[in-house]
Amino acid sequence: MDRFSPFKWRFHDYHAAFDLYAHYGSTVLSSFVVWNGEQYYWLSDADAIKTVCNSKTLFEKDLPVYEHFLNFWGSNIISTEGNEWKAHRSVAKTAFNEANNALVWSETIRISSQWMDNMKSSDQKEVMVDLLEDLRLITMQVIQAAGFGRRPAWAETTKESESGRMPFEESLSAAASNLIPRSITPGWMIDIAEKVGYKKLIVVRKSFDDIKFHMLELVEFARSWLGGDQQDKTLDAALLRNLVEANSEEVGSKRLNDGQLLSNAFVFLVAGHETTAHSLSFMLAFMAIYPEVQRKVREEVLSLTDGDPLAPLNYKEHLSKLVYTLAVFYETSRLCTVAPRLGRRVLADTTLTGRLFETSFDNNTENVKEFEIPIKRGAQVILDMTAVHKNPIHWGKDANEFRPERFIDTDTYRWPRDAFLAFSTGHRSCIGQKFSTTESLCLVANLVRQFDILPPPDLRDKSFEEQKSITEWKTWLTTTPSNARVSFRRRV
Ligand code: HEM
Repeated sequence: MDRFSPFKWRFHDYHAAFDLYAHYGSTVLSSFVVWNGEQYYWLSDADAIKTVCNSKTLFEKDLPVYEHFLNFWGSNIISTEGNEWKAHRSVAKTAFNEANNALVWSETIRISSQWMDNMKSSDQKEVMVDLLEDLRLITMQVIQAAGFGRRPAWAETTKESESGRMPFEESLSAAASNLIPRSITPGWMIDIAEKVGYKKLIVVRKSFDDIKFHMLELVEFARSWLGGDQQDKTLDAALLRNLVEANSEEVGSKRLNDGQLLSNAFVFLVAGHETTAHSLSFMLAFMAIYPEVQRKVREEVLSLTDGDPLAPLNYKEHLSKLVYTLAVFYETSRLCTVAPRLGRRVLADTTLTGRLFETSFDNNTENVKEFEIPIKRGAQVILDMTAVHKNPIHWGKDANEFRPERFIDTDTYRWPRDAFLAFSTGHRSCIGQKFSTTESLCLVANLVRQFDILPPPDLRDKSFEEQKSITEWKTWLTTTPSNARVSFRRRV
């Protein structure tokens, strides 16, 4: 068995990253499940992953898994394939345009400024922050505002709802973290939980009921806007407009039924905030423990406004100039890959090209040779993004190090685009990549010019290895920071 399972006793150990591929000297490994003979191919090779992601006829998503976890109200862009997926994607696609990116930018400035004003109102010069908690709230507000036209002020988010419903953010957050319990718990069990007052299960149903209620309110607002004269107010959040239009017989010839409309709204709300919150938490944690990197980001940002930390930052003029900041975002996403592995089912017998190699004592790869591996219909292919991001054939012998400069081209070096797979690649790649990149760079730029980011006080005099604990993660549906704590110290 040892020879067949790339993960041996560490099956599902995401932290193993590239280690097991290095151990067996191959970028493609295979394993099988003893009790049903199901065959798995594990890919840490950028070219093999590209082949899989660019083929619509040979590989597809393992749909039953997605349907099980995501189709509470109907099918959606994430849980479908083929023509049905195309229909969902074509509804959403035009919403992700330049005008929307500009809106993401302005909303991120608005929300992050409120967040910082709140921190500045404290008597303390330094504030301890649980990054994951705060960034979840911020990114949730940005997707609500730029995707769905809902713009509460920062202070309003924590208000108790008078109707007994959880507030929007709380119900969304609870529903997102209860996706697995919701899909594996039968309704009758929750009925019993309600009778005996077992809160943990009650909240599972309540969070989904309440987020549905809030989404229906948004949909009603968009419907009345579409049905009105639309003269005096603009529904500039194009995603909600597109979804509602596609659900309307007059405007969209009913391309989405009511369940599909809700289901898409839900997956966009979830996919549109969690992933970005995690990436940003990692990025700020890395900047806290690499002060030199933080200094360079701050210099880049301040150079945009002649050193004025409070001058307006704007999308058109400034985003493309944040070259080093973008490199830090990419380097963070490479080392802490939020979508760590993706699965694909093989639809017909085919072959993939992998590489055999040897690893020298200083992590150099030598004697690299391509080889063809036959892949059987019905097998599963695992796109191991965490491993490809640490593959020294693509990233060099310092692949495990945090070095943002690797994402900056020079006269003699072009960074390996195909091996950066944080947002996947091909037709199923992330529709929100630009949304999330704009949001992340904007937030970091606005923050770093007004605050220093430091390790929390209890770690400040500790070794670098101990400080690094703030970048640790665990894997749930996505790679989730488990200890992202920093301090912010006011600069202005
Ligand atoms: C750092 C932030 C993000 C990361 C790392 C990320 C990563 C990914 C990845 C790897 C996929 C491919 C999933 C698969 O093939 O199963 C994906 C798909 C998707 N992402 Fe993102 N994402 C991010 C932000 C966003 C945002 C902000 C939105 C929406 C506003 C979004 C919406 C989606 C949707 C709808 C899909 C499915 C696309 C399709 O299948 O056609 N993502 N994302």
